[in-house]
Amino acid sequence: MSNQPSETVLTVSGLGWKLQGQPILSDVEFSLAKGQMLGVIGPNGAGKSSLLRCLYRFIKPTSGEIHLFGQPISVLSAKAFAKQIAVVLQDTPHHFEMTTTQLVSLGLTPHKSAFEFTSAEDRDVVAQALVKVGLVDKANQAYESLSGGEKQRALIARAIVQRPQLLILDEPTNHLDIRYQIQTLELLHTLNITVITSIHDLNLASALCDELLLLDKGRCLAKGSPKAVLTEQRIAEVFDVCCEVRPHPQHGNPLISYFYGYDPRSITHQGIADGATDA
Ligand SMILES: Nc1ncnc2c1ncn2[C@@H]1O[C@H](COP(=O)(O)OP(=O)(O)OP(=O)(O)O)[C@@H](O)[C@H]1O
Repeated sequence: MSNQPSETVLTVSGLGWKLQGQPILSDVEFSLAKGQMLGVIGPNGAGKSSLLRCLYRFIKPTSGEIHLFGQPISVLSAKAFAKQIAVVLQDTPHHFEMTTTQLVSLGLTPHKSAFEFTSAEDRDVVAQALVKVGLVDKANQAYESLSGGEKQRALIARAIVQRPQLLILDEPTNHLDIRYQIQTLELLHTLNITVITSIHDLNLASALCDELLLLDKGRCLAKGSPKAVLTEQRIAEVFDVCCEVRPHPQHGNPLISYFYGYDPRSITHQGIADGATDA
């Protein structure tokens, strides 16, 4: 194994975004190493989507810097940006007329000049992406007729075809059943590209992300391994729930069990305080 430090893909420093004078993001700082998968977690309204929107240039931060391979993203042309960053969102425009293959082929666009024909190699890249996401049998089906999970995988295939240096996903597992949630995150892992994704399910994030960034009220409260970030006390404070954290029997990362009917403010760092009974 190499001891070389990993190349830094993304650096975010002092990032802030205000809306009508109200801070939505404040002083967010982190960096992302090549090949890492970073999960952005936090309660509703914490600023996860806003952070990602800054990264894919949908919104302009009020302060701070975002660098991709040492270059400010603000200086990249739209085409250079699309060659390096792919985005998978839930609310995608409707693609009524397209087959799955045509939708996935859109990922080729940043690498093509105007009026350039699709080559045999391009078709091969698209076919391989469909294999990776398990959609070969849906290749000629209308994209709009795919199930929610299949659509999500088609959008990921489009991003694979785009060959990005960084893949940004906003809640890719929302609306997916548990099988597709696990499959989608496992697939992202096997792609061997740098990924930043917002995610609500803390147990999935714990199992499948290399690092987690915890946002609350627009501020970064913690960043590090799932074990470092997902402590009982922090989950209680940020999400206002009562829980127990143990190592997962398979992978050893935190496995969170939630308790019902307890006030999280009644827990101590030893566990649930008054009212708790031993099994
Ligand atoms: N365009 C906007 N106009 C008004 N308020 C906005 C806008 N964009 C974001 N906000 C506010 O900023 C805060 C953060 O929103 P954001 O969508 O980033 O949170 P989130 O962590 O992704 O939430 P969720 O988990 O509910 O998806 C919220 O209070 C939201 O209402």
